Amino acid sequence: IKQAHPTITLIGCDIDAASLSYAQQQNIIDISTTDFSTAAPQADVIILASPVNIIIKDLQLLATLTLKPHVLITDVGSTKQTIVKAAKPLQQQGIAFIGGHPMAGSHKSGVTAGRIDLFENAFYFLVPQLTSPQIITQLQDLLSATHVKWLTVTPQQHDRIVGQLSHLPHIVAAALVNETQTTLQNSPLGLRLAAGGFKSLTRIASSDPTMWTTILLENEPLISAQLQDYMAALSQIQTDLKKLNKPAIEQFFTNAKITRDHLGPQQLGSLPNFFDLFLNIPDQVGAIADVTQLLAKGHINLVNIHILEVREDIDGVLQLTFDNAKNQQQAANLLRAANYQIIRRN
Ligand SMILES: NC(=O)C1=CN([C@@H]2O[C@H](COP(=O)(O)OP(=O)(O)OC[C@H]3O[C@@H](n4cnc5c(N)ncnc54)[C@H](O)[C@@H]3O)[C@@H](O)[C@H]2O)C=CC1
Ligand SMILES: O=C(O)C(=O)Cc1ccc(O)cc1
Repeated sequence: IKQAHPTITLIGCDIDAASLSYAQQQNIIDISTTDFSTAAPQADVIILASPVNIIIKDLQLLATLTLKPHVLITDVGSTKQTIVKAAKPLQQQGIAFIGGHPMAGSHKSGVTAGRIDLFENAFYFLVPQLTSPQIITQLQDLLSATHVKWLTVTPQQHDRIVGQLSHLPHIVAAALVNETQTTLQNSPLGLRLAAGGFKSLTRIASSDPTMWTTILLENEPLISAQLQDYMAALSQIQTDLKKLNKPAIEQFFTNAKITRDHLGPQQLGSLPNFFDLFLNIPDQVGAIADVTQLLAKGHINLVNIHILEVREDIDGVLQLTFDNAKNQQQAANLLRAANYQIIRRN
């Protein structure tokens, strides 16, 4: 917002003081407050970006306050039917509300996980029930620097599509991690042996549990139905496997491959939002310091560093995370030139 509209004053409201002070230090917001009821009446635009159950509570609270008559209220919640319903009393008072949902983000949460290019190329659903075209344009102009692709849908369409493409996958990922943990709990290395497939399939199992609990509860009927269909699909492959039905099993994988192969980067929405390098490091004192010094000398900003494996007498694996692809590439060049072995990049 600040990039496209530098003169706008942004009031950040949160219950978490640390998030507010970080946002203010980073110049993301101009004023911080924990008092929503006092801040809201001063606003020309209100963007609700808390967990979905809190968005609903705040919409109910907003309906009891005296707001600016031309205020525009919007939200970024991951579900839409119950949120749009909660906004009805405000709309009946003549207040403009547009439901919104950017299909971007990651398994990370908190203000520190935000990035200026987080929304680039992502789809941004708008659910503009009972809203005039001018108000929709006002919101799109406010968020123009995000470079999203706008998509207008009904709340029902939204919850069905997002249920299948986002909510159900979060259940699948978490169930697979939990079930694998139980199955392998007595194996010496257990989950630490997981290869790329398991890791990429389960990345979203690291998402915020509170946020995902509230999302599931707000979209329960649709997700329950989709979960039922998914379990039927699992059951079918189990039946085919038990019968050693080779053609059916092969068809199962072939269908999935054809569909997945047709999803190129253009069709898959937003840009990747984390840029990792994994490299082997020798088990020697100072090896990690050597890597960080190399990057510092190259003026390459490192977002995170994680030691994945260090066992005596063998190489360890270091995960380096950068906030953009250019830094990742420059780091890879530097490290290779210094004879480090890059084993994988995300
Ligand atoms: N994480 C993601 O990738 C995406 C999340 N969303 C939706 O955006 C919303 C926010 O999600 P994130 O930014 O990921 O979560 P987050 O945890 O990073 O941010 C939520 C913020 O709300 C604050 N908060 C919690 N309860 C509050 C309350 N009662 N009053 C005021 N502030 C409160 C928290 O302190 C936190 O700073 C959720 O509704 C989520 O469903 C939408 C698209 C993507
Ligand atoms: O990390 C991922 O791949 C996500 O799926 C991020 C995400 C989380 C919640 C949403 O409502 C939309 C996108």
